[in-house]
Amino acid sequence: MQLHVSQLSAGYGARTIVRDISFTLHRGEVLVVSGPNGSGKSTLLRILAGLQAPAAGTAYYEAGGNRFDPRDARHLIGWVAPDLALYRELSGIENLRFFARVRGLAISDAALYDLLAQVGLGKRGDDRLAAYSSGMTQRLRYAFALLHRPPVLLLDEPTVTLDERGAAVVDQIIAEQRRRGLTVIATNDPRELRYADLILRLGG
Ligand SMILES: Nc1ncnc2c1ncn2[C@@H]1O[C@H](COP(=O)(O)OP(=O)(O)OP(=O)(O)O)[C@@H](O)[C@H]1O
Repeated sequence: MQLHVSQLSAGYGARTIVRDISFTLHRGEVLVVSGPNGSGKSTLLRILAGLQAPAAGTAYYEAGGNRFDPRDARHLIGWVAPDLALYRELSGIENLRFFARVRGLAISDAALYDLLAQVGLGKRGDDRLAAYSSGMTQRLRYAFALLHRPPVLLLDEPTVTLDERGAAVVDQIIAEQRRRGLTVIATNDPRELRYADLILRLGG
Protein backbone atom coordinates (compact mmCIF):
# COMPACT_ATOMS: atom_id res chain seq x y z
CA MET A 1 0.00 0.00 0.00
CA GLN A 2 1.37 3.39 -1.02
CA LEU A 3 0.07 6.90 -1.54
CA HIS A 4 1.61 8.95 -4.33
CA VAL A 5 1.04 12.69 -4.56
CA SER A 6 2.68 14.62 -7.34
CA GLN A 7 2.68 18.38 -8.03
CA LEU A 8 -0.74 18.71 -6.46
CA SER A 9 -2.45 22.07 -6.23
CA ALA A 10 -5.91 22.83 -4.93
CA GLY A 11 -8.17 25.74 -4.20
CA TYR A 12 -11.60 27.19 -4.47
CA GLY A 13 -12.56 29.14 -7.59
CA ALA A 14 -9.61 31.27 -8.67
CA ARG A 15 -8.00 31.01 -5.21
CA THR A 16 -5.15 28.51 -4.87
CA ILE A 17 -4.82 27.22 -1.32
CA VAL A 18 -2.19 24.46 -1.59
CA ARG A 19 0.46 24.59 -4.25
CA ASP A 20 2.75 22.03 -5.88
CA ILE A 21 2.78 19.31 -3.21
CA SER A 22 4.64 16.06 -3.84
CA PHE A 23 5.32 13.11 -1.54
CA THR A 24 5.13 9.33 -1.36
CA LEU A 25 3.86 7.57 1.74
CA HIS A 26 4.50 3.86 2.29
CA ARG A 27 2.78 1.17 4.32
CA GLY A 28 3.60 1.58 8.01
CA GLU A 29 4.20 5.32 7.76
CA VAL A 30 2.38 8.30 9.23
CA LEU A 31 2.33 11.69 7.51
CA VAL A 32 1.43 14.70 9.63
CA VAL A 33 0.17 17.72 7.68
CA SER A 34 0.62 20.78 9.86
CA GLY A 35 0.05 24.49 9.41
CA PRO A 36 -1.99 27.40 10.72
CA ASN A 37 -5.77 27.79 10.39
CA GLY A 38 -6.77 28.13 6.76
CA SER A 39 -3.51 26.78 5.33
CA GLY A 40 -5.30 23.97 3.49
CA LYS A 41 -4.85 20.91 5.71
CA SER A 42 -8.51 19.85 5.50
CA THR A 43 -8.59 20.66 1.79
CA LEU A 44 -5.66 18.29 1.18
CA LEU A 45 -7.25 15.56 3.31
CA ARG A 46 -10.55 15.88 1.44
CA ILE A 47 -8.68 15.39 -1.83
CA LEU A 48 -6.97 12.28 -0.44
CA ALA A 49 -10.40 11.02 0.68
CA GLY A 50 -11.81 11.52 -2.81
CA LEU A 51 -14.29 14.12 -1.60
CA GLN A 52 -12.79 16.94 -3.63
CA ALA A 53 -10.82 17.13 -6.91
CA PRO A 54 -7.40 18.77 -7.15
CA ALA A 55 -6.96 21.79 -9.44
CA ALA A 56 -3.71 20.32 -10.80
CA GLY A 57 -1.40 17.38 -10.23
CA THR A 58 -2.21 13.83 -9.19
CA ALA A 59 -2.93 11.76 -6.11
CA TYR A 60 -3.41 8.01 -6.21
CA TYR A 61 -3.20 4.93 -4.02
CA GLU A 62 -1.32 1.82 -5.06
CA ALA A 63 -2.68 -1.40 -3.57
CA GLY A 64 -2.01 -4.97 -4.67
CA GLY A 65 -0.38 -3.78 -7.88
CA ASN A 66 -3.39 -1.59 -8.82
CA ARG A 67 -3.76 2.17 -8.90
CA PHE A 68 -6.80 3.80 -7.37
CA ASP A 69 -7.92 7.38 -7.80
CA PRO A 70 -9.05 8.59 -4.33
CA ARG A 71 -12.61 8.85 -5.67
CA ASP A 72 -12.58 5.10 -6.41
CA ALA A 73 -10.81 4.15 -3.18
CA ARG A 74 -13.58 4.44 -0.59
CA HIS A 75 -13.14 0.75 0.27
CA LEU A 76 -9.50 1.47 1.17
CA ILE A 77 -10.10 4.57 3.27
CA GLY A 78 -11.19 5.24 6.85
CA TRP A 79 -12.03 8.89 7.44
CA VAL A 80 -12.31 10.82 10.71
CA ALA A 81 -13.13 14.53 10.64
CA PRO A 82 -15.03 16.95 12.86
CA ASP A 83 -17.64 17.50 10.13
CA LEU A 84 -18.29 13.77 9.70
CA ALA A 85 -21.97 13.57 10.53
CA LEU A 86 -23.50 10.57 12.26
CA TYR A 87 -27.19 10.05 13.09
CA ARG A 88 -27.98 11.75 16.37
CA GLU A 89 -31.33 10.06 16.74
CA LEU A 90 -29.78 6.59 16.51
CA SER A 91 -27.67 4.83 19.13
CA GLY A 92 -23.96 4.17 18.66
CA ILE A 93 -24.55 0.54 17.71
CA GLU A 94 -27.41 1.49 15.36
CA ASN A 95 -25.15 3.98 13.58
CA LEU A 96 -22.48 1.32 13.10
CA ARG A 97 -25.02 -1.27 11.91
CA PHE A 98 -26.43 1.25 9.44
CA PHE A 99 -23.05 2.24 7.96
CA ALA A 100 -21.88 -1.37 7.83
CA ARG A 101 -24.98 -2.20 5.78
CA VAL A 102 -24.48 0.82 3.50
CA ARG A 103 -20.94 -0.38 2.82
CA GLY A 104 -22.10 -3.92 2.18
CA LEU A 105 -20.18 -5.31 5.16
CA ALA A 106 -21.44 -8.35 7.02
CA ILE A 107 -20.31 -7.60 10.58
CA SER A 108 -21.80 -9.33 13.60
CA ASP A 109 -23.17 -7.31 16.51
CA ALA A 110 -20.49 -8.93 18.69
CA ALA A 111 -17.78 -7.48 16.43
CA LEU A 112 -19.51 -4.07 16.47
CA TYR A 113 -19.64 -4.10 20.28
CA ASP A 114 -15.93 -5.06 20.29
CA LEU A 115 -15.24 -2.03 18.11
CA LEU A 116 -17.20 0.18 20.50
CA ALA A 117 -15.20 -1.24 23.41
CA GLN A 118 -11.96 -0.54 21.52
CA VAL A 119 -12.84 3.18 21.34
CA GLY A 120 -13.98 3.26 24.96
CA LEU A 121 -17.73 3.28 24.31
CA GLY A 122 -18.37 -0.26 25.50
CA LYS A 123 -21.04 0.75 28.00
CA ARG A 124 -22.64 3.51 25.90
CA GLY A 125 -23.29 1.69 22.63
CA ASP A 126 -27.04 1.55 23.20
CA ASP A 127 -27.39 5.26 24.03
CA ARG A 128 -28.59 7.67 21.38
CA LEU A 129 -25.93 10.04 20.01
CA ALA A 130 -28.07 12.96 21.09
CA ALA A 131 -27.00 11.99 24.62
CA TYR A 132 -23.29 11.69 23.72
CA SER A 133 -20.70 14.31 24.65
CA SER A 134 -18.62 15.74 21.79
CA GLY A 135 -15.68 13.53 22.83
CA MET A 136 -17.89 10.43 22.78
CA THR A 137 -19.11 11.35 19.30
CA GLN A 138 -15.49 11.72 18.20
CA ARG A 139 -14.76 8.22 19.60
CA LEU A 140 -17.69 6.85 17.58
CA ARG A 141 -16.21 8.45 14.44
CA TYR A 142 -13.18 6.20 14.97
CA ALA A 143 -15.37 3.11 15.26
CA PHE A 144 -17.09 4.20 12.03
CA ALA A 145 -13.75 4.73 10.25
CA LEU A 146 -12.43 1.33 11.36
CA LEU A 147 -15.52 -0.69 10.40
CA HIS A 148 -13.90 -2.12 7.26
CA ARG A 149 -10.34 -2.28 8.70
CA PRO A 150 -9.08 0.11 6.02
CA PRO A 151 -5.44 0.18 4.92
CA VAL A 152 -5.63 4.00 4.71
CA LEU A 153 -6.60 6.13 7.69
CA LEU A 154 -7.19 9.86 7.13
CA LEU A 155 -7.56 11.82 10.36
CA ASP A 156 -8.50 15.50 10.42
CA GLU A 157 -7.86 16.93 13.90
CA PRO A 158 -7.65 13.44 15.43
CA THR A 159 -7.77 14.32 19.12
CA VAL A 160 -10.08 17.34 19.01
CA THR A 161 -12.56 17.18 21.96
CA LEU A 162 -10.90 14.02 23.33
CA ASP A 163 -9.74 13.71 26.93
CA GLU A 164 -6.51 11.94 27.92
CA ARG A 165 -8.07 8.50 27.70
CA GLY A 166 -9.55 9.33 24.31
CA ALA A 167 -6.14 10.51 23.12
CA ALA A 168 -4.68 7.19 24.35
CA VAL A 169 -7.29 5.36 22.24
CA VAL A 170 -6.06 7.35 19.23
CA ASP A 171 -2.43 6.45 20.10
CA GLN A 172 -3.40 2.79 20.02
CA ILE A 173 -5.37 3.08 16.77
CA ILE A 174 -2.44 4.81 15.04
CA ALA A 175 -0.01 2.17 16.36
CA GLU A 176 -2.26 -0.59 14.95
CA GLN A 177 -2.61 1.28 11.67
CA ARG A 178 1.17 1.24 11.28
CA ARG A 179 0.86 -2.54 10.97
CA ARG A 180 -2.14 -2.41 8.64
CA GLY A 181 -1.31 0.43 6.26
CA LEU A 182 -0.73 4.15 6.19
CA THR A 183 -2.04 7.20 8.03
CA VAL A 184 -2.37 10.88 7.16
CA ILE A 185 -3.10 13.32 9.99
CA ALA A 186 -4.06 16.98 9.58
CA THR A 187 -3.49 19.00 12.72
CA ASN A 188 -2.28 22.25 14.19
CA ASP A 189 -1.68 20.66 17.58
CA PRO A 190 2.13 20.46 17.96
CA ARG A 191 1.78 17.43 20.28
CA GLU A 192 0.54 15.41 17.32
CA LEU A 193 3.82 15.87 15.46
CA ARG A 194 5.07 12.97 17.58
CA TYR A 195 3.10 10.57 15.36
CA ALA A 196 5.00 11.67 12.26
CA ASP A 197 7.42 9.75 10.09
CA LEU A 198 7.01 12.56 7.56
CA ILE A 199 5.90 16.14 8.15
CA LEU A 200 4.33 18.37 5.51
CA ARG A 201 4.11 22.01 6.58
CA LEU A 202 1.54 24.13 4.76
CA GLY A 203 1.15 27.89 4.70
CA GLY A 204 4.64 29.25 4.97
N1 LIG B 1 -15.88 24.96 0.49
C1 LIG B 1 -15.06 26.01 0.46
N2 LIG B 1 -15.30 27.04 -0.38
C2 LIG B 1 -14.45 28.11 -0.42
N3 LIG B 1 -13.35 28.23 0.32
C3 LIG B 1 -13.07 27.24 1.18
C4 LIG B 1 -13.91 26.08 1.30
N4 LIG B 1 -13.37 25.26 2.24
C5 LIG B 1 -12.26 25.88 2.69
N5 LIG B 1 -12.09 27.07 2.06
C6 LIG B 1 -10.97 28.00 2.27
O1 LIG B 1 -9.76 27.34 1.98
C7 LIG B 1 -8.75 27.70 2.92
C8 LIG B 1 -8.19 26.44 3.55
O2 LIG B 1 -9.19 25.82 4.35
P1 LIG B 1 -8.93 24.44 5.10
O3 LIG B 1 -10.17 24.13 5.86
O4 LIG B 1 -8.43 23.45 4.12
O5 LIG B 1 -7.72 24.87 6.07
P2 LIG B 1 -7.16 24.15 7.37
O6 LIG B 1 -5.67 24.30 7.29
O7 LIG B 1 -7.72 22.79 7.50
O8 LIG B 1 -7.72 25.09 8.51
P3 LIG B 1 -8.09 24.79 10.07
O9 LIG B 1 -6.77 24.65 10.80
O10 LIG B 1 -8.82 26.03 10.46
O11 LIG B 1 -8.94 23.55 10.11
C9 LIG B 1 -9.40 28.68 3.89
O12 LIG B 1 -9.08 30.00 3.48
C10 LIG B 1 -10.88 28.43 3.72
O13 LIG B 1 -11.61 29.59 3.94
